[in-house]
Amino acid sequence: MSPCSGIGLALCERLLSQDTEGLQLCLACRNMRRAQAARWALLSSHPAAQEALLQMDTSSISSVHTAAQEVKLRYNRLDYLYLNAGIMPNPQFDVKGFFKAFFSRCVITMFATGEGILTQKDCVTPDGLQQVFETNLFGHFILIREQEPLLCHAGRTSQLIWTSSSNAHRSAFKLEDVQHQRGTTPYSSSKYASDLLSLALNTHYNKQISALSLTHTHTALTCCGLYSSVICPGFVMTNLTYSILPSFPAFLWTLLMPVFWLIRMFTNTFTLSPYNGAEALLWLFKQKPESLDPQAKYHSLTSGLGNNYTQPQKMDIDLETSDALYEKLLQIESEVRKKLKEKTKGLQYSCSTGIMLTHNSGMESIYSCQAGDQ
Ligand SMILES: NC(=O)C1=CN([C@@H]2O[C@H](COP(=O)(O)OP(=O)(O)OC[C@H]3O[C@@H](n4cnc5c(N)ncnc54)[C@H](OP(=O)(O)O)[C@@H]3O)[C@@H](O)[C@H]2O)C=CC1
Ligand SMILES: CC(C)=CCC[C@@H](C)[C@H]1CC[C@H]2C3=C(CC[C@]12C)[C@@]1(C)CCC(=O)C[C@@H]1CC3
Repeated sequence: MSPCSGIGLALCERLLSQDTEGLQLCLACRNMRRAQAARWALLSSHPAAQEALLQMDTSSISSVHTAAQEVKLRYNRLDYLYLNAGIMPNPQFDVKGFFKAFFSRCVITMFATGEGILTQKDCVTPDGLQQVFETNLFGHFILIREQEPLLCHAGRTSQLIWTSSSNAHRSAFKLEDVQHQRGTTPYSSSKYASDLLSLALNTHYNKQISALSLTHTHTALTCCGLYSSVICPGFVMTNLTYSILPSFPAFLWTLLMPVFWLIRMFTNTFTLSPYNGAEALLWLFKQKPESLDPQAKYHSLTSGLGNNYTQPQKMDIDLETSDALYEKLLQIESEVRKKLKEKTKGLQYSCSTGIMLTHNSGMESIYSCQAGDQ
């Protein structure tokens, strides 16, 4: 289990293996030591690859802000922004629930979505936000907002691609509690929120939906060729999934592989390897964004014989809720920015008294842009 070995790293490897002339990758990671290791691993198999590193922690607004400023200095346009960072902290696995579902008609759904057998314990970040919400959704939202000038260009398109999940459920999400302060399934809530937000971003940033929903008054102001899509990688063996059964040593997961291959005969969502899980991410890279369905989730799937393919499935989302969430995120953004400004004022004072601050320090969001952009 090497660090930075998840779906994000597999996507980089697969992108570099394509004949994509002039591709420039920028890997935004929270831990620069792990980022450097990932960079070396990619360079060893693709020595001519153009890869840059960037420090960014999506659970810290100031880190996202600093990273966004750096990107603006380095590039003048971004063609693809992969929003991949995600956490499931302190997962609790309901063994009783697992066996109950195992001997019921819901067994396939349980293996495909993890529905009903997983809860998490969330905490609050120094920004005063719920950690899962900020890491999996809000940090990315701030990044998109700050990168608008690089993403919105007349006459050409850019793509936002969210790594969502089959674990995203409407029942876990409440508009009155978008951060999921009161529930026990913040991961599911954050992933459902990313599905909603993707739809809202399409409403606000391109003509695809705004043409359908004429009620959006300010759409025309921000309209540009920015398209957002959502993928589900399936069930993949990564650091995130290993942490679900912490008492389970890694070799036991390996011993379970024949069982998982057997389960794959019944549910093609058991993609299992990060390479397979990255299938839909790579597929989207090759599509014309205008041809994509903003209400669909694109699933990486692997057949019983091990063949990979991508399939769209309609999401359980609606325009009204997605727009309401977008407005709430804008509101939280303005509150957080206000707090941050006040903090910065305090910081200037602290610095003059000699206090030094350090940043807390993976592969998560990948920006990719074509040659000749710098
Ligand atoms: N594995 C699965 O079965 C599924 C995964 N997903 C989603 O796929 C995405 C990738 O996960 P996966 O590859 O499985 O798991 P990993 O844990 O391997 O990858 C998650 C990546 O996100 C990074 N990350 C976590 N928190 C932050 C942060 N605050 N700031 C910046 N980066 C951060 C991690 O960095 P670091 O290396 O430093 O820990 C890591 O590189 C996630 O969004 C996950 O929710 C969705 C469905 C199923
Ligand atoms: C035989 C045996 C021990 C099976 C393991 C069962 C569970 C640990 C997995 C079955 C379906 C998995 C799953 C996820 C986590 C692990 C399982 C519950 C996710 C919830 C991981 C994160 C996601 O985003 C979606 C995954 C869906 C399937």
